[in-house]
Amino acid sequence: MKYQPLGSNDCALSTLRDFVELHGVKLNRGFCVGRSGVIESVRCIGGFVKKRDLDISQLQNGMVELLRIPAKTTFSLETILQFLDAESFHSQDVEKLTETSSKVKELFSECCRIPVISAHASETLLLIIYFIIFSGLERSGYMLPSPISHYLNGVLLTTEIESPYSDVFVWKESTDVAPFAQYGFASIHLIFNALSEFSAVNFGSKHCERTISALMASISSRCLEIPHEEHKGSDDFYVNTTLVPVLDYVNHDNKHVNAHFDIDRNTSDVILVLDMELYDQKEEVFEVFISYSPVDEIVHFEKTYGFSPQPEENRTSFMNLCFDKRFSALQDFDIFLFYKWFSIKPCLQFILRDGRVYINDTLKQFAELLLPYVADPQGERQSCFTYNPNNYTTFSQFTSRARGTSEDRFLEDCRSLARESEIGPSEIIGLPQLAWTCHLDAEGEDFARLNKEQCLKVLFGSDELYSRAIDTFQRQLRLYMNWRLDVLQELKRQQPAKSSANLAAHELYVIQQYYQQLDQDLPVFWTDVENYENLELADCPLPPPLKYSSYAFKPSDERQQPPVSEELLTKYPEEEFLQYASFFMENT
Ligand SMILES: C[S@@+](CC[C@H](N)C(=O)[O-])C[C@H]1O[C@@H](n2cnc3c(N)ncnc32)[C@H](O)[C@@H]1O
Repeated sequence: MKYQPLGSNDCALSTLRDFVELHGVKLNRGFCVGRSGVIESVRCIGGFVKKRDLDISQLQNGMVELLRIPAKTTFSLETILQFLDAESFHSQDVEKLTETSSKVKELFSECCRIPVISAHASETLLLIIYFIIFSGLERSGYMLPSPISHYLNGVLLTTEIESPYSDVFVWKESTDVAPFAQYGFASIHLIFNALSEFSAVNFGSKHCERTISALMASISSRCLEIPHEEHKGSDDFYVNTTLVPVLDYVNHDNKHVNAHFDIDRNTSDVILVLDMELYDQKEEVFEVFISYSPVDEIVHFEKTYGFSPQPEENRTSFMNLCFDKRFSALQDFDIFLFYKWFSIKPCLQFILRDGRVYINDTLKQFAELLLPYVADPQGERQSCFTYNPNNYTTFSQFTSRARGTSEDRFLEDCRSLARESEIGPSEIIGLPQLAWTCHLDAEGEDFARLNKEQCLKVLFGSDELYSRAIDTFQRQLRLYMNWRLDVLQELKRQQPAKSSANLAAHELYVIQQYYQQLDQDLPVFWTDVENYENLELADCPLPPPLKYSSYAFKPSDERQQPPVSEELLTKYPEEEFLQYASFFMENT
């Protein structure tokens, strides 16, 4: 990538100087920062190497050290606590910093008690909260430890990226939140609103929403997982989510990776090393690239970093296409309620390769997605599963059996537990699967409330049910995709925020390409690609279940649904009770 020097008054240069001169960061004399050409639409800084200046005197195993950042100059939950410890204030006004420190601690615990925040707590979110508090307090006249102030003002508040976090403050419910809730946008919006309200109360309206959004965006995009030894000399490592000044100017490119970061086990410094075998030998000045993630999954990249790697020939990328739960015409029951009870992520993984898209049918989660499409062996309904809206009665019966007391005692508690779990915002229910009966034979004599693993084993033990379920699934998928195409086309006209438009464009591409392949009779499943076993396919995980999916299951009126006796729900009450007995002893 072409190197362009930064303007002499660019704050990145003075910030870099501060970190070298004041905070112990060491640079190889061949390393510099400049404007990167990886993206044109925003000011994008990158790390570069000038070959003629590179100091290779310490070359080790083909690696040259480019950067060394002392652990005390990085920002993780661990080091921030050290910054807040009065004994670490050597060169600054101890009294003022002690005052800051106690205010930070007070506000931090107050913010963590906000229910939306505690429900979504992660290391990254906690770092965001710290820096929002630092920024609010500095504006209100408090003094900050100088590395924190330099990093906040010189890096975090000047970063330009185009992720959902950077435009959350202009989001509209109908164009940005609802159409992308399944990708976690509803959670981002809730968190943003909670943090904005917290800031307004504590720092006044001047601490505006743009600052909250900017800090959410830059911190989410700059966090690295830094390894640490479990104990001195150990081969076991744990990782801390950490902001590492200067190293975080380095951009991502899996194809042109020429460097990686690590920890110096003797000093705990974070180091960036250049692999001398991997850099472009011809260029006098070249960009340093690391890998933010070994697999290029579009939604993860767009959400976290505001870009996604360009597809290239012979390179595979992925798109985890999550289903919009506003689509309800899938089956003769609520399919998302089914997935919720069975802890199945409503997400279809596409593989993108050489201009084509394929459903990744090698994943176990793909088979899980097919379960509700297994046909009823009696041929009476579409699915072999039936739902019991009064499932709480089973919960109270099992509880009373487990605890040896009367069933009535638990009926109300079990009713609200089951009901709240069903209508709650989380994408999984987390209770024993006792709401759905799986019908197993054509005579109607074998039926049971199996969990996900049992269903996979029993239903997909032979290929027949599996391939029939795929056919039904594909038909329903077409309905979904037609509906979603309309949503996405309509969205274009309504001008959503930039990051929403970007994600919509990716999804449109995948759906349209899928249709084109169907029309041209080309394979749409990965296992139908010729020679697919010999093509390398990285493991790309599906996203975790959402804590807030904004999906609203509407329970039917109970009075119209008289409780069904247990004999009609399962042939195996004893086995099912024993399977979950310990749960009912402790949880209901
Ligand atoms: C850790 S920062 C890297 C430094 C950043 N470019 C800056 O200006 O400070 C990560 C951000 O850099 C940008 N970036 C990194 N690699 C990129 C790439 N290959 N293409 C486009 N943007 C990239 C994205 O905005 C991303 O969120």
